[in-house]
Amino acid sequence: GKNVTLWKYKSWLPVKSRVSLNEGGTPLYKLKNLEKGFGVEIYAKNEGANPTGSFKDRGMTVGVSKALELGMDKVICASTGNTSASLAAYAARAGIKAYVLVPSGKIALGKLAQAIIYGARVVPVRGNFDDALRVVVEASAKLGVYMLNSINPFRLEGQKTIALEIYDQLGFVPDNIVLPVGNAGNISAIWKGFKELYEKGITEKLPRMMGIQAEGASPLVRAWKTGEKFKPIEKPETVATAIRIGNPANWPKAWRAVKESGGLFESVSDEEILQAQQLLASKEGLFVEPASAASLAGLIKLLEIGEVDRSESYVLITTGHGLKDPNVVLNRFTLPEPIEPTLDAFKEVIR
Ligand SMILES: Cc1ncc(COP(=O)(O)O)c(/C=C/C(=O)C(=O)O)c1O
Repeated sequence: GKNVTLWKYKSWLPVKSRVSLNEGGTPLYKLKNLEKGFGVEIYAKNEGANPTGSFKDRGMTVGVSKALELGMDKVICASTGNTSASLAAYAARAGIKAYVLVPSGKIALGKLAQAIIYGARVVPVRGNFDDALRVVVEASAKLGVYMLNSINPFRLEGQKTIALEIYDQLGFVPDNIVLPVGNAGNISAIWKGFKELYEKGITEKLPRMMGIQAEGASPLVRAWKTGEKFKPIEKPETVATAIRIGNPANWPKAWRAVKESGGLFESVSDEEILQAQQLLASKEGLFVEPASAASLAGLIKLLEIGEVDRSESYVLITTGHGLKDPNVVLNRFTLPEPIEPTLDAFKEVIR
């Protein structure tokens, strides 16, 4: 039948659909093979199945629709990659100009190719995401360009539909949502979605929000574990470049989501992320980019250290498609030498 898009929830959204690429309606998989291995109920909400390959499309369809409603003809964002790819696509569809500022040399090639070919003005910045975001905030204030980072509440309104879909697809509220945290918009948005379901009396339960960061870019985890005041990380570093963020703009909202939900923040190493990426692909046929695999890496760690209950249900938010960052895989695996095109040569190599 008609394919489900995010606009199925138009009554939950603060703007009319003005530009859409049929975002949302992404698959929710039960990870039966991994469940057998870990002895726990695990699902994956696969946001890599969105039009530009990440959950950002949910925020951009609403945000760019709002830009059009406001009569804006220029939009801007800073991005580690996926936000820029998504903004570029929706601006193209809307016929308006997109400016995207990205950390020079630290953006996955799939995302860079998208931002370029969708026709955005791609501006590499000598610095990291946090530096780029500072410029964007000033530019939008001084140059009248509409800013569409996740500080813009319309982005989070779109992204909260992830919660609405998970409830519709499962038929119940899962015990836990496990997701990667970078600028901390998505964890805040998904929590908002579940709270709205609860406040409308549609559900009687709220999930715990479990935010996972890469060890080298984990300011929220540090504050959570030390009990000290939140402090940005000066030089965030991780192979998961999507979440290579040291000063998450939405950290207060994310903090509240985790506190209110009785959830937690946890960090994982790059190696644990890359192993989880391989596990999701080789055990479940799900190829996700490194930042997205942090959700599974986080769950594995929490189960190992006995932080979480095996009798509960866990929904991983796999936020971006693996094709965004193929170099991560090609750098880790070596191919055999090419063979002569003969059966003998083939039999030799598989012996
Ligand atoms: C695949 C993927 N997984 C997780 C995150 C973290 O979500 P937030 O915690 O809401 O930031 C991002 C974020 C990307 C950007 O911030 C950007 O594109 O500028 C991502 O691309």
